[in-house]
Amino acid sequence: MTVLSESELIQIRRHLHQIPELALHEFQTHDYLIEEIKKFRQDYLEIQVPQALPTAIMVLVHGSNPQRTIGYRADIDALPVEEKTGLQYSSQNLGIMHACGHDIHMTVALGLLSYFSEYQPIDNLMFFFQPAEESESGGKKAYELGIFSEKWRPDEFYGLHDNPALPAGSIGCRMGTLFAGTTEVNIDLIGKSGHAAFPQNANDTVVAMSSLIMQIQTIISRSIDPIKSGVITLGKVEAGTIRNVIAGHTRIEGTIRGLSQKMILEIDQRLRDICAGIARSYNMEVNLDLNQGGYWPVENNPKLTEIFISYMKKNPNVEFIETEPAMTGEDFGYLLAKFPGTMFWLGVNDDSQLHSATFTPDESSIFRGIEAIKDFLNYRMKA
Ligand SMILES: CC(=O)N[C@@H](CCC[C@H](N)C(=O)O)C(=O)O
Repeated sequence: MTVLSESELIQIRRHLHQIPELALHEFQTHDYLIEEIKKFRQDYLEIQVPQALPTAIMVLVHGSNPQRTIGYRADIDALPVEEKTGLQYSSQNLGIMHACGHDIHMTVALGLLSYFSEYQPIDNLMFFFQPAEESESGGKKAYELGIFSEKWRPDEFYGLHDNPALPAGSIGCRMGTLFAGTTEVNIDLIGKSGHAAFPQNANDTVVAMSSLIMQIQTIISRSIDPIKSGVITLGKVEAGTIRNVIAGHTRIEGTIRGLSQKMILEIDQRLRDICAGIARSYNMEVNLDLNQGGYWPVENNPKLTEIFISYMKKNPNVEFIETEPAMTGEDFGYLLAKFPGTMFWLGVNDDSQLHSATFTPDESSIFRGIEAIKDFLNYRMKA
């Protein structure tokens, strides 16, 4: 086996695209990744599957003269989105899609691994194929299980996310905060159901919900410093069963984003206050569940990120773009709070946004991404 070619990489990406799986259920993906990794030259490789996180894969590439272990993370889960790209290699798993480009992330990681399994690195390289980025905080779970210990402990950690707003194959990054921290929000309103004709005998959670949503949407505009900003999106609402029965239960699911932990906590507190107010004024139970999990702001390490950015800027084969912070969330933020490192963007040039049913990243970004990262890792290992 040699290093994966561009067409082999595209084949791999298309296969992964067809088998998207949700957080912590990435079994088919896991088996396929193992199958591909086993095709590489095994002389320097050691593979480990943590028992308690069975869809994760860790691969250590033993270096020739290791001074450190460099970690590289790729997330492997997909989203509950019904694909509408019309591509021949569309998702075969109904209602699930790689709409956030984790198929690209995995393919780039496999490309790097195939290269370093042939050309032994100087330092150790630890590849972490991580389940559950979109929900369930796979990164935090992995850390708490202690899987990054002893030889699996990265001295520095890198990871990328694809970005449709950047040219294909370009690398984007910034000093400081790259991504927001997020909190998952679940709200259950519990009133009393009843006949549509007799509201006086019921307690309508749909009416309370409408008021609650409007009040929540004043948090960003009225309660926080506009220069610092944040986002609250309530993406899912479920209420009632039929038009002529008053809904006794309504559930709202959403997400809060802020560029600092302080901002996240401020928004969380306002949300608690508003829910308490709604409970009182509508005389019903409002149960609020806030869960940040591992979605801490992604804070790039100053020293390593300066090295990363200055290398990418001077590499003539790389189009480097200094980016603004983004309100996307990432549980790599949790891992970067434990290990120094850098998260960066890989441009995939697409009109569709991340998480959209028509998301179609440009596949030429895969090969260019691998080249840029491979060159950086080789450079870093000589430093
Ligand atoms: C890059 C990206 O799109 N990440 C997700 C992370 C999910 C965070 C968490 N489940 C939440 O919704 O708060 C994102 O939606 O930004």
